[in-house]
Amino acid sequence: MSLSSLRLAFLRVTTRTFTSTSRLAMSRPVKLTESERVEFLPPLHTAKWNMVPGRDAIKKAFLFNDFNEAFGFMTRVALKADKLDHHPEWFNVYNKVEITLATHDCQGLSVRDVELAKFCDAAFEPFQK
Ligand SMILES: C[C@H](O)[C@H](O)[C@H]1CNC2=NC(N)=NC(=O)C2=N1
Repeated sequence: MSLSSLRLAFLRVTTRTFTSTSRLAMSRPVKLTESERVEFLPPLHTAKWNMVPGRDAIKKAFLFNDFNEAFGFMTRVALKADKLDHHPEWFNVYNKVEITLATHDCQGLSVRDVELAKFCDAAFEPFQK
């Protein structure tokens, strides 16, 4: 298991264990290392998460049948974001949701963005025909 996968696994355990009890237990996020970028970003790019020009951030557009579906998806992502204490920048018009992910605490991409991006894709799965 690589160091970066370990960090991602550690993040999962710490968020699950401590989110509801103590924010102090959450380590301060750091920017992805070069090797983590090589490991984590290509699969996200394949899944249509693109780099935001001029920013260390990723962005993806999600399209739904109607507002009800879009808001259902947003609700799931919002609850996850609250648990992770990691929040998306997003924009919704009717059936379209645009999500930008970056970590403000380190002004760039961290493992939390990778985690939330994967969650968004999993939450979107049931809406895909
Ligand atoms: C105080 C609070 O834990 C921080 O401000 C959290 C909240 N949500 C966040 N969300 C994102 N996207 N980046 C952060 O750095 C961040 N920090």
